[in-house]
Amino acid sequence: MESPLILINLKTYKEGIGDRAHRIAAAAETVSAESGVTIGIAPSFMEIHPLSRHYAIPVYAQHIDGISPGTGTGHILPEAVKLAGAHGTLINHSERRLTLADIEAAVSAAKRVRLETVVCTNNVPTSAAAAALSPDYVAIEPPELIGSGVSVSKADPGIIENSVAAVRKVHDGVKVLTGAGIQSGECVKIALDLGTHGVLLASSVVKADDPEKVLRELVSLL
Ligand SMILES: O=C(CO)COP(=O)(O)O
Repeated sequence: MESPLILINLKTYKEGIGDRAHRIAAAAETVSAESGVTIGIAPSFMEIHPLSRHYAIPVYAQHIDGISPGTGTGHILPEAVKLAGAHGTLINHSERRLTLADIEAAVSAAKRVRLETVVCTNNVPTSAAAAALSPDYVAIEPPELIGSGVSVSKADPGIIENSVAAVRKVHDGVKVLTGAGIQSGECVKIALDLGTHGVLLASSVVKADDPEKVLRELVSLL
């Protein structure tokens, strides 16, 4: 069976840049090798290349723009993200929302350069809509629980279950992640038992004094 995915989003936390980004990536590499669980990292754009060069874990952009090479000053070019060593990209995170047209363009551009696509959604209908674009993953994250310390797995398991069902109905090949407040092995296990392929998380690892310890706990029941 395919390994679950734990994807750590470093957001723009000050604890997720520079040396800390390296420390978290090194911890992810160690725990992934020990456990056999795939652990990816979505750092700031500036850290995609340094992390992809140094660590044997998949690196994701936090966003790309659905543009082609040319006159796109200030935009994030998918080709450049790929060349920097990214394996995939988040699209439409709740903190970087796009229009439906922008999401479609970003998914198409990512496919053009062979970046894995993780389209984030905020509820069940948007999860179904995202699945229609055939990304690799739909990641359901209730915005009110993001960064709250309250786990979606415990506070709102229904949204996970219903998103999995909605995505399957639209496109059986699209995998589902969930996130918001994920902080323990139990949260991860509940998410997987509800039919997801893994979790998207941030604060519990990024802000931890010892990210490696938290990662070990997150994979402990898999
Ligand atoms: O937005 C998230 C990951 O993309 C979730 O953040 P938290 O894990 O901090 O709730």
